[in-house]
Amino acid sequence: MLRKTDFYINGKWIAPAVAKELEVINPADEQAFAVISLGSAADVDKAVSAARKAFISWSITSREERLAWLERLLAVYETRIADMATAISSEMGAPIKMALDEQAASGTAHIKAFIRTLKNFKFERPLDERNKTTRIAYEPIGVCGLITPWNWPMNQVVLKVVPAIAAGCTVILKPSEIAPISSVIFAEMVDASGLPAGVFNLVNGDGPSVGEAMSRHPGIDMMSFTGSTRAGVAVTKAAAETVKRVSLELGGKSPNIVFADADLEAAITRGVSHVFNNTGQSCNAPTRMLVERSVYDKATEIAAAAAKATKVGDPSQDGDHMGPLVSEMQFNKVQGLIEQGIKEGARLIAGGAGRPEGFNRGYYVRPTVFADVNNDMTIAREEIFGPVLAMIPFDTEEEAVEIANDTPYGLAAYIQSGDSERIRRVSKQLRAGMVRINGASHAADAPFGGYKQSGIGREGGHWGLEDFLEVKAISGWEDSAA
Ligand SMILES: NC(=O)c1ccc[n+]([C@@H]2O[C@H](COP(=O)([O-])OP(=O)(O)OC[C@H]3O[C@@H](n4cnc5c(N)ncnc54)[C@H](O)[C@@H]3O)[C@@H](O)[C@H]2O)c1
Repeated sequence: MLRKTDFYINGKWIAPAVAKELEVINPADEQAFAVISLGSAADVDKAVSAARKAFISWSITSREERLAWLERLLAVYETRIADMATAISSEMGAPIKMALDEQAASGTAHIKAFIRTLKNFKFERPLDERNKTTRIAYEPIGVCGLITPWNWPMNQVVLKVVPAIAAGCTVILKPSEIAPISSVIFAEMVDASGLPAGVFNLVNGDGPSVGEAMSRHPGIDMMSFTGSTRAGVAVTKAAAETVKRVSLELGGKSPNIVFADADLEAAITRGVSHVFNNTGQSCNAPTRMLVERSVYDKATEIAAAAAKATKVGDPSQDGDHMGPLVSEMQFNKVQGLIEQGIKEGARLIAGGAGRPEGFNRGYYVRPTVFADVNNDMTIAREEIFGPVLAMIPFDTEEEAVEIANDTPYGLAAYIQSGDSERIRRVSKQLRAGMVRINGASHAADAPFGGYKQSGIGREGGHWGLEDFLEVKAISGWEDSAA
């Protein structure tokens, strides 16, 4: 059993103030494979005082010093990427190939993207052409509390830690207690990268204790949170007392609009496989597939066939199969929602409740597709966070846009069509932070985040760095030519 019970505070691995352990479960066999500690407010206090002290000197380091650190971190990350993939696969069930090529690799991609951003970011500039005696300066916000979920553990951690530190902030990371081992490895990497003590701190724990203590802490200037809308609201309320800056990346129920003029076979197959990727546990998964009625029947056939062809398997085995869900709680939630879909009258065309054939343990679920869903059904409204696709027919472009926008979320939206005029028109009407056309991928430097209840702020690239900066206007600046 792996023991990772210490926290990383002020450049050292130290025991928690009060011993309280938690077993980390491998969802593939339901067995504990590691132990961590659950921290308390006293550990948060220690981390905050280390981060406050470190902020004094880190906040005034040069861009070059911070770039040099990022390059060192990248080198360490690349040498330990296989360890990272194994940790992610064991803690949240991503198949090892996907854990390496997508989960762990997202860390490398984001570090590289922030190196590009930091090289070019203008931390200071004149107000405009007309007024050069007003100087605009972007300065680090201060001590940042970072809270991350289990579904894309390293993607989320790197999207916060790296821009915060690149901006000159100091941080306290609290990863998900369900998938904390990848973050312990990340802390080991930071330790090896030669960052001054106190700039990066790791405290493990759960939401109501460590997460809440961070959100309330007067010594923390900003909370950057990724997770459920429920917990995001709790963080925002707790942070309000001290008027912290709060950045939120929350849930989604993203529409994928398939018009009759799309390359149907490719569009539907791609849409289904995107929903099933990471066992449906992605905030931007295109879980509502809206299909133009003239091709709807054909689309349901293609989707059912794609779901039935999706293999489910042990994450430790090499291959392109789908792994289990992360936890028993998530398994029960997904089972309940599949049953709810059947009860509310949606037509099950692939998968369904229960484990796939041949599995009697592990949190494996069946790749599931519902047809004839209407947008008022629970499975069209709630984020399921499992491999469950809801197919909804539509008649006109206007109706498609209306259904797409009829959700409290606004994270991503997808359009499949061969008509570029239509694509431009529809993409502008969708109330979502990200629109992806005909399978285009989202660049690592592009802003990631949502409208409405999908969050506040953007991660990634220029926007991700700016999230950790305050803006200062200095009037009466004499030499403001550059
Ligand atoms: N928009 C995005 O960028 C994005 C990315 C990944 C995941 N997500 C969302 O994350 C959710 C799944 O992750 P999850 O189940 O780990 O979410 P969660 O909200 O249960 O937990 C996320 C994190 O918040 C902490 N937390 C829980 N309650 C808290 C509280 N009261 N105060 C402070 N912290 C608290 C948890 O310990 C964990 O570290 C989904 O809703 C998904 O859509 C969003």
